[in-house]
Amino acid sequence: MSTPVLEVSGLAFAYPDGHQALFGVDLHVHPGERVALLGPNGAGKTTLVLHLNGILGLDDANAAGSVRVSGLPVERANLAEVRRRVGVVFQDPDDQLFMGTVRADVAFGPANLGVKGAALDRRVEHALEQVGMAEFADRPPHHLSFGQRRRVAVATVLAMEPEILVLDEPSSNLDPASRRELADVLRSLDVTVLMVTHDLPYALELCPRAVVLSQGQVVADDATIEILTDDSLMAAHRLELPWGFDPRTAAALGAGTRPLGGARG
Ligand SMILES: Nc1ncnc2c1ncn2[C@@H]1O[C@H](COP(=O)(O)OP(=O)(O)OP(=O)(O)O)[C@@H](O)[C@H]1O
Repeated sequence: MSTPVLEVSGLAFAYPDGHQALFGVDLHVHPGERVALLGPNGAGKTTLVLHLNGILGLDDANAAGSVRVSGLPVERANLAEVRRRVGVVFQDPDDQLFMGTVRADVAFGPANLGVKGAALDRRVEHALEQVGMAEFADRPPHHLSFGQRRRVAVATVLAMEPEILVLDEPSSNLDPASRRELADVLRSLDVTVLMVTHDLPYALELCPRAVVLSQGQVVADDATIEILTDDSLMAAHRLELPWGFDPRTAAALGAGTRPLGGARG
C-alpha cells in the first residue's frame, strides 16, 4: 500500500487552560482520497486541522502522538516543508487574501518559496485556471464576491502544489450556485482532500469516505453513505441531515460522481 499522505497517530492535545480537545486520534489518508471530517460543534475538528501544519502541537507539553505528511514528521525543523505539503483553506477567505490583486495573492506563497519569473507566472495561471478564476487575475480580491474569493483562496493554496488540501467548511456562506461551482472545482482537482464540514450533503457529494470526530475521538471511519445512513451513530453524535434530504436517494442519483441539484448545461 502507498505511504499515507497524512498519518495521524495517537494524537492527543490539551489547550493551555487544561481543556483536553483530542484524545488519541488516529487517521490515515491515502493519495487521491477525498475524506470528509464530520462532527458536532466542539468535537475537535479545527484543533486537529491546526495540528496538520504545525499551528498547534509543536514543542507542546500538552500534546502527544504524531502527525506525518508523506512520511515527514510535523515538527519545528520541517515546518516550511510541512506547510508547503499541507495546504489549509480557512473558512474566511479574507484571512488568506491581503494583496492588491488576485494574481499577487496567488503568487505570494510560491514566490516566498523562491519560484520566480515564467515558472511563477505558470503556477499562478494554472492555479487560477484550476478554480475557474483566470479572468479575474488583475482584479483586487475585495472586488470579488464571497464565492469567488473562496475560490481564489483555494488557488493561493494550490499554487503551493500541496500534497493534501485541507478545507475548513468550504461550502459555508455560499449560495447554491457558488456551492455547486466550488464542488465542481474540488471534484476536478487531482489532489488529496480532507474537508471539515457540517454540510452533510456536500460531504456525500464530494467525499466517498467520512471520519466522525466526537469529543476529541474518532468514533466512525467509513464510506460516507454508510455513516449518513447509520441513524444511531448520527443521533449519538448530533449529526443531522437537512430536512427532506435522503442520502440513499442522493447516492442512487450519483452523489460522489456528479453534483446534486444544481442545473448543469
Ligand atoms: N483556544 C482554546 N482554548 C481552550 N479551549 C479551546 C480553544 N479552542 C477550542 N477549544 C475547545 O476545544 C474543543 C474543540 O474545539 P474545536 O474548535 O477544535 O472544535 P470543532 O469540532 O472545530 O468545532 P466547530 O464545529 O464548532 O468548529 C471545544 O471544546 C473548544 O471549546
